[in-house]
Amino acid sequence: TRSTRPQRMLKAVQKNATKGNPESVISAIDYFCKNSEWAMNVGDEKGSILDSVVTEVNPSTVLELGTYCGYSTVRIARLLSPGTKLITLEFNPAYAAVARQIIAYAGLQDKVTLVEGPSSELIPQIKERFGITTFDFIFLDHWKDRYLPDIKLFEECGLLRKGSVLLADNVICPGTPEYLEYVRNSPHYESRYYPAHLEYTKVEDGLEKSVFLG
Ligand SMILES: O=C(NCCCCc1cc2ccncc2s1)c1cc(-c2ccc(F)cc2)cc(O)c1O
Ligand SMILES: [Mg+2]
Repeated sequence: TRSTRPQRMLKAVQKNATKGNPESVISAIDYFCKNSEWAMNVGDEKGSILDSVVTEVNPSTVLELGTYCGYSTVRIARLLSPGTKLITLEFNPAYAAVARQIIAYAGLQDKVTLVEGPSSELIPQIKERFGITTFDFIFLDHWKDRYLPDIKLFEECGLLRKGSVLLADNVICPGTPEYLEYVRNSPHYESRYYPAHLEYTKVEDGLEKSVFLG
């Protein structure tokens, strides 16, 4: 049967990247998406903004919602201090299977815990399953209508501390209007918009960075 787009992306990584070299994996995926098939990775333009925020926060505890093929997982994990790990949640088993192989190809498997399942179920389990008290950095890149309910879940589960940084992809396209309204009007968050474009296109999109104030 015909291969899937994630499987073709993995083949492009195995063909064009160097094993153990995260930068070459990132470049191979961006090349594939610009020259072969568009795919919903955060991409190079928004990826550079992601890099700068991760570098600025230098987090000890990291959560990513929405692994897809592991592109942003690799971008984040390659910047983490030695001994720091990130937890990434993926709902789709086929995506997770490809992501595991791409993360391993980059040599970052020891810095990543990939968990399969819906965020609504997994978020309340995080404290006990992973011994995490609060997250320093959270990257939201999953179902756009789950951003708002899940940020409220983080608050209810006590997973945020004063200074926790949340970075949300696609706040313009496909768009997360309720989430934006909430973080921009809540007295508990300080929010800032980083304008960019939808990955590999000229369509307007951007990232919203929100700092929890407690
Ligand atoms: O849907 C997107 N991303 C989420 C995929 C949903 C996977 C999930 C992960 C998970 C984990 C835990 N719980 C529940 C879930 S659900 C997405 C879509 C576009 C896009 C933009 C314009 C288009 F014309 C067509 C697509 C661009 C993007 O950057 C995206 O991130
Ligand atoms: Mg996205």
